Amino acid sequence: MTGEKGEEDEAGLSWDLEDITMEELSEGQAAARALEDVLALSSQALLRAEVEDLYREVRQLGQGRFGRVLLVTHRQRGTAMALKLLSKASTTRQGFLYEFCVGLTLGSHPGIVATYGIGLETQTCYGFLSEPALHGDLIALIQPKRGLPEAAAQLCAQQLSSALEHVHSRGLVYRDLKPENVLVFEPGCRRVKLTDFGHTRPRGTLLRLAGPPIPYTAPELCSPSRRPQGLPIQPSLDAWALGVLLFCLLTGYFPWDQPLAEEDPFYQDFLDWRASGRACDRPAPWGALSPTADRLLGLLLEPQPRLRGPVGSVRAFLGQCWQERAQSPQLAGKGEEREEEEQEEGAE
Ligand SMILES: Nc1ncnc2c1ncn2[C@@H]1O[C@H](COP(=O)(O)OP(=O)(O)OP(=O)(O)O)[C@@H](O)[C@H]1O
Repeated sequence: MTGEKGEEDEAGLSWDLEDITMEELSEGQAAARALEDVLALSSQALLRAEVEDLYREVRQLGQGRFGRVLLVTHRQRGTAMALKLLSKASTTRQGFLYEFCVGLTLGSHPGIVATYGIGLETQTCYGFLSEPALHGDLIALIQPKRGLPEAAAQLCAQQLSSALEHVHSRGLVYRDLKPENVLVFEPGCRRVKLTDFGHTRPRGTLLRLAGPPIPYTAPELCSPSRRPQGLPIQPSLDAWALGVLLFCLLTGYFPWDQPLAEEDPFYQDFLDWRASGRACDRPAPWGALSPTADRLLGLLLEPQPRLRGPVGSVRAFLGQCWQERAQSPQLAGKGEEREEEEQEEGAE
């Protein structure tokens, strides 16, 4: 958590057992205890120094609402690293340590950006180091109204579902899946990784929306009247966000602005289509998808969280055709690879 970062507030301490089982709750509590240990150790080992004393800044890699990420090299060893700096003006020490430590505990998975064990405190910022992605993030690759070539979309789906399964296996919920948080390490999305663990929380943490929902927000978070105390968060929140992300990758559109039937006609159309099951009710933006993709997204975008398919549902659909009139995944991948190689040569 980074300071005022919250779209959601953490709320009280009572759970509605309809929403979570005791077993699920204890999984989240074990994750919280494990994080507390790493946090206490990392807090004692924070390095107090100014960035330029230790690292040479090469260029800025990105900027979020809370963090600035720089490509730096180690002054003695020359190693290239990404340094995320969070201003003390908007980030508490605890919030910074939390994000840093979640990254440390999850970073052993190939689909998750590796965080190095060095936390830094300067006069004005907190910072930590991670492996740098030199091909940017996924948002730059999604073409409006077209999305990504199918092979690249399937590679993303495979790697991201595996990364999210890893997060869930540690008793955590990621809660911030969006293209800006998916970093590209190889052309054609052959290697992509999840980053930014500022919103990750133990399963069962009670949360409620503090701002308006975004397309990736699951519908159960949008009905605060049923649970004024907040919703105990579950991995199914990430499954919903994965469904929305895959829709964006395959079509270049958001399926809706927010999953609120009364306020969003696109979401209402989707619900009507689910209820009738008739092809003639299929909303227009879904026309770019194959029946296989319909089935996969039908599992991930199930409005009832208890009936929703897990992120690993993706696996059974890989290698089949997901885009209507698409080239075979292999051919599409080759095409994109060539395009990116040409661009790289051109840049030199
Ligand atoms: N390891 C990295 N290598 C390359 N670029 C990175 C790396 N980490 C982050 N970035 C870039 O910096 C941007 C901002 O980083 P990040 O999402 O961590 O910041 P944030 O302030 O926490 O974001 P948000 O606004 O989502 O809260 C990313 O979208 C990405 O483009």
